[in-house]
Amino acid sequence: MEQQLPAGRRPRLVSSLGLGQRCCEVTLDQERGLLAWRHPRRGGENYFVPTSEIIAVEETELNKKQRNTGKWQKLAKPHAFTVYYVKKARNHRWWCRDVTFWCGDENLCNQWTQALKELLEMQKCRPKQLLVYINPYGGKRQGKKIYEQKVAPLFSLASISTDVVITEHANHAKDNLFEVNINKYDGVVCVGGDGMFSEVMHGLIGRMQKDSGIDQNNPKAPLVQCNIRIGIIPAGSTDCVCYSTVGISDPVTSALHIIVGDSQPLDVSSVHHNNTFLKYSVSLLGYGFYGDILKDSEKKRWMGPMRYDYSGFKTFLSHHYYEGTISFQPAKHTLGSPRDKDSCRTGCYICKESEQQLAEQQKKCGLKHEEDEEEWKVIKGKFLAINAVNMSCACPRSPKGLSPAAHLADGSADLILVRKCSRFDFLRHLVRNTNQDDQFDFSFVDVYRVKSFQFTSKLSEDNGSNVTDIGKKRFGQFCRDHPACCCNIADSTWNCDGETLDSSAIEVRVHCQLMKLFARGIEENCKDEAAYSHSSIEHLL
Ligand SMILES: Nc1ncnc2c1ncn2[C@@H]1O[C@H](COP(=O)(O)OP(=O)(O)OP(=O)(O)O)[C@@H](O)[C@H]1O
Repeated sequence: MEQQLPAGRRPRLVSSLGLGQRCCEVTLDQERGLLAWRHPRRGGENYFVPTSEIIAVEETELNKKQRNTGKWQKLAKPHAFTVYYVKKARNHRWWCRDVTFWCGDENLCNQWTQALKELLEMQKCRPKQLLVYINPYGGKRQGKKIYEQKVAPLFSLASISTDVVITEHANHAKDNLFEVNINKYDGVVCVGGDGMFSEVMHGLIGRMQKDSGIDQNNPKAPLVQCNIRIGIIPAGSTDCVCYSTVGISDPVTSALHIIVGDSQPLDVSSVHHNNTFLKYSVSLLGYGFYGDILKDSEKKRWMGPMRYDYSGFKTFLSHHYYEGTISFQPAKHTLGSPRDKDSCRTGCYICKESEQQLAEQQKKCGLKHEEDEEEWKVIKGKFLAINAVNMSCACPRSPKGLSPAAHLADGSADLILVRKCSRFDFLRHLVRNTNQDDQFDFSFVDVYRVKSFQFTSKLSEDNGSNVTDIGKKRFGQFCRDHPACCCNIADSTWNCDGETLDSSAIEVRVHCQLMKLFARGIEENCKDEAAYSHSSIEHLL
């Protein structure tokens, strides 16, 4: 039955359809984009699926066995259709579920499939053509198998065409992205870990800048946004970017976020040394502790993912600290702070507002043709770790991450300075990265929300290789005022999203929402969704 609505509004389909061996009332509210039914068994449980989370609709041939049981026997030729949809489970996991409805009337069955397919066609954000890069050697070397067994069947169900490239060497995907006809694709998918994602991101951002004539070596260049989304199918040793933007490292969940066409903007930091572009970063830029772990673990790749535990323990025991100077511009445009109790969630208000504030600030600066000469703060000291994060950096071992209140798209990074302290105190801080306690609540830990920063180690200062002229002047002044003390003068290495940087003196700038992922950020608890779905279905049925 089709309910008539005022002109211009889409109708509501309400029918009594077969489900299993019984009948149930099924409602499709085309105006609100909701499909609902009450299961005839399972205690009359209500089901509610937003049409934006329907994966596919197919006419279904009922097999002989199905037709010979129950009510089927009374129908000469039952007509059926199957709806594949996203089922949300605990801990942000998504499954692909299906339900088959049947009826004796062919026209009614066609009317339903037609209406559902039309609604799917209207989802313009969904990708139709994807370019997929698979790192066959990432993590436990399961990338190809994961893609073929878990992801490709879902893409095919959702009628997504793919061009698949299995990488043959490091930087294969990055180099390839500079050559392909990128406009042909609605998105790029990487199957691998954080290293593979970083490679694809560099290829895509680099390609966009090249096509727009932007010089990446200029640290002040306004970079061009990437509108082609990246999807991450986690298959690496570390899948932090996936975990922090989806809430779980699960290939099926990620594939479903790609299929429904989710979009999550992401801040990207550019890292330069002496007017030379080094790298982009979206998760962790870590000097000291995390840099040393990476450097040591690189020598032990043969150990597989275990190498991070081994090198982590070894680095903790070595307890090295490094002397240097860090200068930064606080992110005044952001509404949040790193000590906030609330974290970044789907449709985050703070990210939206901060982006607007930043755009207005930049417009004003542009009109006055002024350089961004906002206040710089300078801190000189001995540090066990300097961490700058653009996202929480949550992972299964550290579910809250290094900075639980960091935002994905507010144009800022959280700069965490862990000063020299006892081994025991450092351990207390590290343990708090894995539990519910506040990891910043220590006298030796400082945290700032920044939009840019520069760092020079004491060693490179002494060697006269500072970052920029501004840095030279500022740090020079500071050093003359405070004579150097006799501490450990060795240099550490920067860990930039899991890759080492060649220089310890760096200049970092956050680019607000430079790229987009096929993700929607971390959703609120499923408890809230259940309440919403219950009230909505009561309204519908
Ligand atoms: N075919 C290949 N052969 C060797 N290296 C590759 C290949 N394809 C990609 N790579 C490189 O392997 C690196 C690690 O890949 P990936 O992140 O997928 O795995 P991982 O096990 O999580 O590694 P890591 O822990 O170092 O991030 C990436 O930097 C990527 O450039």
